[in-house]
Amino acid sequence: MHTSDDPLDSVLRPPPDETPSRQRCGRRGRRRHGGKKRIVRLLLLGQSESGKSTTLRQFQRLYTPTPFREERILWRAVIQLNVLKSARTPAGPGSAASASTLALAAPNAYTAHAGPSSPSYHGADPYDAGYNSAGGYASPGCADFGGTSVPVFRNGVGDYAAGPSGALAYHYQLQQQMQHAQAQSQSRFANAPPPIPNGVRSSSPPGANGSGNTIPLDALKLALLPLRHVEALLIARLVPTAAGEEEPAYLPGSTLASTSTGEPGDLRVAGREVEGFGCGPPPPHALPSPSSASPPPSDAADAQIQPTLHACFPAMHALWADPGVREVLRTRKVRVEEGPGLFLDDLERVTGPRYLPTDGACSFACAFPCFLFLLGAFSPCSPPTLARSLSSPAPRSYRPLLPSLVIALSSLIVDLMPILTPFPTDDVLRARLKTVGCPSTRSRWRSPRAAKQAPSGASSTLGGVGVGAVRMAMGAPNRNAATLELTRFFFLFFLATWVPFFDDVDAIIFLAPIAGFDQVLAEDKTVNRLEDSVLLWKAVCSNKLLAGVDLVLFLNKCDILEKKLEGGVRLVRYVRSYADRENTFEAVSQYLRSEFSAIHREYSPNPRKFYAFLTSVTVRSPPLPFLFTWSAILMRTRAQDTATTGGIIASVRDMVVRQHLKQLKLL
Ligand SMILES: Nc1nc2c(ncn2[C@@H]2O[C@H](COP(=O)(O)OP(=O)(O)OP(=O)(O)O)[C@@H](O)[C@H]2O)c(=O)[nH]1
Repeated sequence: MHTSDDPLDSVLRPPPDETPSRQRCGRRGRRRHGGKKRIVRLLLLGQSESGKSTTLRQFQRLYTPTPFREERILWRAVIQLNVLKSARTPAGPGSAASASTLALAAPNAYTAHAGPSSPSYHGADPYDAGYNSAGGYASPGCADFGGTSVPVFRNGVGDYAAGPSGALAYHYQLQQQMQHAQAQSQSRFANAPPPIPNGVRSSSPPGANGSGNTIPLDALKLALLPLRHVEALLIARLVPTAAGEEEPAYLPGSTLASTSTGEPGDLRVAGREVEGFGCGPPPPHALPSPSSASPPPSDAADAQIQPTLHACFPAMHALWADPGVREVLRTRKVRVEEGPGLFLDDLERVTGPRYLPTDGACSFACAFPCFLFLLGAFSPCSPPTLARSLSSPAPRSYRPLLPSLVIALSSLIVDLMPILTPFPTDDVLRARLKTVGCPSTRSRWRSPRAAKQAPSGASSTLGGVGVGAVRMAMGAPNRNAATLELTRFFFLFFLATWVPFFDDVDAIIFLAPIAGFDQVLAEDKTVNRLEDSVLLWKAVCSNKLLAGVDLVLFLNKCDILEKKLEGGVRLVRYVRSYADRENTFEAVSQYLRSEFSAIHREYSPNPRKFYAFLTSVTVRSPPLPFLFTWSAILMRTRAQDTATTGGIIASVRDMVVRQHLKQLKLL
């Protein structure tokens, strides 16, 4: 009998009814196929909201584009709930001061915990650090690479807890109110503000909202009421019943996303075999179930959700665009735009009646300059012709030059396009779907290039690249540790729960969201996000079971980091060892990269392959014709290698496959 209370030991212990031979067979079956290892596995690790799922979706977008595209529609509900969650972002700690953009607009009957009883939402912030929906902002001077500092974070917890519980009960009442509310809301947009019932003066500067210096908060409150009902419907469909869950974590019907797997097989979870993972709906015991309130059939729910969101768009937009609301958010240091799943800037599109999440395919705005580019490249009046014509001694006629001038002009337009037109965004990559529970995704991708490299004798699956990504919920609700020590214990415990997957893994992609240097974990407000990543990274590097696994480090969310630094947030306030270095993106990212690399060198038991990239996994690479334009090059140089997510992922994949083929002496 085992008496050790070492969490690693207890987790690694086989189930009581497993004989050694059965265990060996099971593992061999998983690892080998026809005498060869059949799949190359990557494991994605990182703290909650580090970007694991998004990286996985990038893999899916790149290597299984068809199913990825087909499943776009399933993400609509997730994005709708993301919109509502952003709209309810708490705007300040403390019950008296707490407010949110939506809670602001909800009447007191529905805001027992959420909003101020007074519609006047100006108030002095008693804290010098605000917090956001993702988990909050840390007090300065708390994250240190030395690991000796004991962070003391000011508690940024608000009492924002307005659940949807009452919303369904009010459903019919709300529907009745909606028409009236919409009428009031519309009147605001017709530049004819109704008299404000409670006489509240707007916080907006005079004339800022285009309707004088008043903002009809009560009208907005009423107009936004139906969103409560929509939220309840979405939560019933997407949010697991587990206590404390608020975020969408369930994508019904997906074969790619977090709730299903692409490969039959078995997974060992904390010493138990979870069998039957395969295509189609996942087994009930392996998935979080949506809320117990039996959800209406999706068609019926859809018929209510999108039209209601569409109807509420003017009010939501008014609130989000209101300078007064922005001012409150700014003074309370709430940076909603840095939170996960933000679609408030795309409200009009996302709440459109026929909204379908984008997958980043070329839109017309992109296709037109691409067309011009190709025309320019293949036209007989191309720049060389232009040059020849200009250098010719023959008397010049400007007529033959005209087409060349047109081409030159269009080249210029193409060149400026990366700056003028934002590349089509990928809603699915930006959506926030929380990972809940244990490993939830295994997918397989095949690389034609790697298949070509495999010698003829090798099986086709050997040549193909398989990426088995196992995402773990390192975060809530399991990390409600009261102290840092306890958090560290949980941290080790969770690392231990990963260990059973490690023996099968060829490389680990570790994601460290470096933009979180001034934030705290959502699940434990005493832990700085950057410090948590550093701790986790140290544990991964030093783990003896992982000594032979290559490590790929993604220093992620560089786009947010860059904006944050440009906005004046200073790293040195949170990482004292940064001292008096420059507070620029280049300096900060290089510093963090070198610190993480140093940890790897110091803590790795054996030398092994290690690669570090600065990434923004939600950022798409520019479409091909733009790749070599000056402005695109300029943008890429500024953002270092962050704009080339696709390229990074492709090289990680190739690197791992090559390594794998080398090990098998096939290369
Ligand atoms: N701006 C920006 N957002 C990102 C980036 N990477 C991830 N995100 C967003 O951050 C949110 C969280 O990302 P996920 O991929 O769900 O994180 P995760 O590590 O899987 O989180 P858990 O499910 O909690 O384990 C999503 O809304 C992403 O769109 C990035 O590089 N830049």
